[in-house]
Amino acid sequence: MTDSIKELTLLQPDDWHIHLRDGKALATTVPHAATSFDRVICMPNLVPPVKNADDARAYRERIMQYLQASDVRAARKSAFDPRMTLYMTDHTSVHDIEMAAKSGIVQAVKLYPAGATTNSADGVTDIDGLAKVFAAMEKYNLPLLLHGEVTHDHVDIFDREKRFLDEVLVQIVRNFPTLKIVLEHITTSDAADFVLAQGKQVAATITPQHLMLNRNHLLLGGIKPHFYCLPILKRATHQQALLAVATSGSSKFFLGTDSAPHATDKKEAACGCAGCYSSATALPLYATVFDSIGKLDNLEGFTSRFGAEFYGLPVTTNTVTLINTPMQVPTDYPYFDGSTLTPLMAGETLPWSIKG
Ligand SMILES: NC(=O)N[C@@H](CC(=O)O)C(=O)O
Ligand SMILES: [Zn+2]
Ligand SMILES: [Zn+2]
Repeated sequence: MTDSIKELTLLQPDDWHIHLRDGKALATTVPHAATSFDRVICMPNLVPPVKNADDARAYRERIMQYLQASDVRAARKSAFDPRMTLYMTDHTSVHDIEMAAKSGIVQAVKLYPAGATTNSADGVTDIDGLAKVFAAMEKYNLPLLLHGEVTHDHVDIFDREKRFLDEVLVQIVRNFPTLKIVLEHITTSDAADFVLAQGKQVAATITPQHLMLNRNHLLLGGIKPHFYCLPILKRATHQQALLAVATSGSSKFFLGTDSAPHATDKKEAACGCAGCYSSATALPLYATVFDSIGKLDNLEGFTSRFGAEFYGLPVTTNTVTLINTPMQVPTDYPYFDGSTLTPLMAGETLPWSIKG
C-alpha cells in the first residue's frame, strides 16, 4: 500500500476491450461503461455478429440511444465514444475492410477462432484463407484484435493461449509485419514475453481478473463461477508475470477489462457461461492492483495513455479522481427481464474508490 497517496487524479481511462451486448442489456452496461470510460472498443460477438460497417453503425446507434435515455451525467454522456469492431468470419472480404476503414467508427477487426469463446460459432476456421483481408487491414492501418487461443479438442484448456502464439500468431506477425495487432486479455507469461519481443505494432490488453486472481482462486475450496472467464485463469506464476508487465510502464500493455456480462443464473449453473463483469468498478479494481505492489505511479499510462497512443487517437483531456477511501463492490446489479448481474469481486471491499 502507498500510505502517502490519499488522492490520485488521472486522465479518464479508456477501455480497449468491452462487451456491452445488445437490446435491453444496454440499459445496464452502457451507463456503467460511460461513467467509467471515455473511449470503449465494443466487441462484436453479438447474435448475429457485427460483420460489416453497416452493422457497426446500427449497433453504435443502439448504444447511443440507451446512453441518451440513461441518467448518466451530461459531461460523461458527451465524453463517451464507443468505437466499433467487425467480427471476422471466413467470408469477410477486402470490400468489408475498405468500408470499415472509411466508416470513421470502426476501429479494428476482431478474430475469434471458431468455438474459442462466447458467441464465436461464426468465427474463423481457416486463417490462411484470409490473407487478402489481413493485407487490406495492413494497408488501411486497421488493427487486428485476437482472441488468442487454439480450439482443437485435444489441446488442454490451460495450454491454448501458448499454442496460439506458437502455431498461429508467429505466422501472422511474420507474414504481415506492419499489421497492428492486439493480443486481447493475455493470461500467461508466454504471451507477455511474446508481445515484449515484437515491434511496437504488437500490443496486449490485460483484464483486472487476470491481475488479481489465479486458478487457485477459481478452483480451491469450491468452484467460483464468477471467476470463470476465457482464456481461463492460469497458475500464480503467470499472474505475477502479468502484474509485472502491466505495472512496468511499458506502453505495449494497456487496459481492456473484457467486462463480459452474463446474468447471474447463467453463470451459477451446471454449464456456466464464461465472462467476468467489471466495468462499473474497473478503475478501483486496477488501482487496487497497482497499489498492492507500490506502482500507482504507472497506473495512468496503463489506464489512459498507452491504448490511445497505440490506436493513434488523441489522449483524453478529461480527468477522474481516485480517493483512498474504501468502497464495497455491489453484490449485484439489476439486469434485464428481472435477472441480475454479479460483478467481479461482488461484495468485496476495495481500498480505492472514485471521488464525487
Ligand atoms: N472473456 C469471456 O470469458 N467471455 C467473453 C468473450 C471473450 O472475450 O472471449 C464474452 O463475450 O462473454
Ligand atoms: Zn476473448
Ligand atoms: Zn472479450
